Amino acid sequence: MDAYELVTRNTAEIVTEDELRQLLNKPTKRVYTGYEPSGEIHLGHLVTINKLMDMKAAGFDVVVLIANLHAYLNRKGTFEQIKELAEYNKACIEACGLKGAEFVLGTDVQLTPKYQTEVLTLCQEITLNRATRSMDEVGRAMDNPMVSQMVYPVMQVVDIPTLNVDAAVGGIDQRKIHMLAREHLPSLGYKPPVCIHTPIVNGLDGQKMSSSKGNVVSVADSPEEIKKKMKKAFCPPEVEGNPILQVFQYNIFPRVPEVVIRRPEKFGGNAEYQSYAELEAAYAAGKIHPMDLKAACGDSLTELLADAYAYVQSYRN
Ligand SMILES: Nc1ncnc2c1ncn2[C@@H]1O[C@H](COP(=O)(O)OP(=O)(O)OP(=O)(O)O)[C@@H](O)[C@H]1O
Ligand SMILES: N[C@@H](Cc1ccc(O)cc1)C(=O)O
Repeated sequence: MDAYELVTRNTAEIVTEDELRQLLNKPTKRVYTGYEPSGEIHLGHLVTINKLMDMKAAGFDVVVLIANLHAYLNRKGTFEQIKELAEYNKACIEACGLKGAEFVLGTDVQLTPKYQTEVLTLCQEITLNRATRSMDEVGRAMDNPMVSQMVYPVMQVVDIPTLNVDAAVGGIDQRKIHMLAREHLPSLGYKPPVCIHTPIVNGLDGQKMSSSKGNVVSVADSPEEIKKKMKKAFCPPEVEGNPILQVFQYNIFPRVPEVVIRRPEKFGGNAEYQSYAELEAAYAAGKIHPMDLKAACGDSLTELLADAYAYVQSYRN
């Protein structure tokens, strides 16, 4: 697979494809994703982590921002609670397989006079209306937003030149903040970033996977818990809106060369699939039973998350 294919596979949107092609021709290039320190790293986050791994393989230097100040501004906890989670999440992200990335803690770079002056300059350019709308899918309790949640997207914009990155990866829920960045960074004398947006995946109940909804598979789940969750998971006979197939597409296949569906001989014996497209076609044609698909999904996830799970266990003991 060439670099362009690696970067663009399994994405929802690239802004813009031309700019990405130009960037790929540069000898050095940097990309980042920011994560608010939160309870557990889950399969939703893993979609973006997988994309960062793709980008590393495509020749990018990868930066991960542990956005502790953003989590605070977004009312996710006290400074103390967030501080503890920041270290833990960093180690979990690394243990998910993202090796050789540079990790930056938000407060280490966001409290300088230069950064703060740039934030204030943009505050004077961006309307409250735009700032609020950019937080639609990112902000917590946005029915009654705080001023801190208006500063949040402006800071996310200034993070881009501060980290000196050429590209930003995020779920498609980050789109409106990224569009603000593209529009306003030139007025501070910076180039707009190339934005790579990944799809939002559903939890095992078919709704957006989110810690707050309790519908996640996370790095803290034991193999037994994963098995249990798989048994209960929503897995309709069709492809559309099927969370198990999404896990295969965005979490498993980007990382493994083959998936085996294990079945006794009387139910057709084992079947091997080398690509998501083949697996999806077989499932759509009724050649794989939902129970067998779910069991294979659980086995693959257990293997994929083994290192991260081991880290979580060592952290807790
Ligand atoms: N369900 C999901 N599917 C795909 N990407 C996701 C999902 N949830 C979060 N992400 C992505 O992970 C990155 C970090 O997001 P963030 O730290 O805000 O997670 P979150 O939405 O707070 O998750 P949670 O509330 O479950 O902890 C963002 O780029 C976001 O788009
Ligand atoms: N907005 C991201 C977190 C983030 C914060 C700062 C950034 O520069 C980038 C990303 C989220 O929803 O979690």
